[in-house]
Amino acid sequence: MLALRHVSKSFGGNHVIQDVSLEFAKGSLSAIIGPNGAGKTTLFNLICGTVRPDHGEIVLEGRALQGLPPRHVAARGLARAFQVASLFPTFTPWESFCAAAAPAHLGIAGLFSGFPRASARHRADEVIALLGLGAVARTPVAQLSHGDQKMVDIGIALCARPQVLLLDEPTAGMGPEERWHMVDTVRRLWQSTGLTVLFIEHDMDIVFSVAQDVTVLSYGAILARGAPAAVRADPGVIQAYLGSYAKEAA
Ligand SMILES: Nc1ncnc2c1ncn2[C@@H]1O[C@H](COP(=O)(O)OP(=O)(O)OP(=O)(O)O)[C@@H](O)[C@H]1O
Repeated sequence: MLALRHVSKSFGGNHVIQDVSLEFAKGSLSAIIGPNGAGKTTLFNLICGTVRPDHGEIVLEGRALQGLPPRHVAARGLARAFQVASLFPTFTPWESFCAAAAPAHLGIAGLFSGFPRASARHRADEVIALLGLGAVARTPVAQLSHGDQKMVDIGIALCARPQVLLLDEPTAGMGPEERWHMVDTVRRLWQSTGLTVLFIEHDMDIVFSVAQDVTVLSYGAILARGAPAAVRADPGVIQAYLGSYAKEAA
């Protein structure tokens, strides 16, 4: 289980996360939603260790994460894909995954000595299969579609065999077809691996058709948390965020 307990973070006088407590069961698929600036990405930054909380605890499987540098948080089993993928454009997906799966303890020297190692090649093949990237596995990343590039970013996150995967707007900037392909891939990945998946998403059709539970952040605090149907019917959520979406869906 991943738990946040009374976590707060301010940037100057901007109280971006305010006394947030949340639990995500092992193997769950959860959406984080809320208006722009609500603190969703900051919440991910806090979990991953790129931002340190001012107060509170972040615990994965009983062990505290807060205060650890990001690479130690990653070593505990947390991985993240970004809103904007940052990839090596000349690497193919397979080469990207081989680099990401190279044994971390060998450092940069390990990356270049006998690269890629058999274990990294094996993991790269597994990740290609998990994400259905076989057809583009040997194509340089720069030549891939936006959707496939986002998929490669997720693949890089998967290479370390995480327990928890954080996806920051996995469908951002995609057309409808790419969007639902991404959703189906994430759902299949979740079902086949037992990963705990948290995703930030602005497309409410996706949120309410995929997530097992939904957390609504507003001004850095939890406005609602629960099953999709209950959250969608919550008057406070409708007023603060869903607005016309809830009326259209009713
Ligand atoms: N490193 C930082 N320094 C100062 N302010 C920051 C920093 N990171 C985030 N903020 C501020 O925190 C607030 C929340 O930002 P955050 O990116 O977490 O929101 P969000 O809910 O992810 O928004 P969006 O949906 O637009 O991506 C914003 O007011 C933002 O300007």
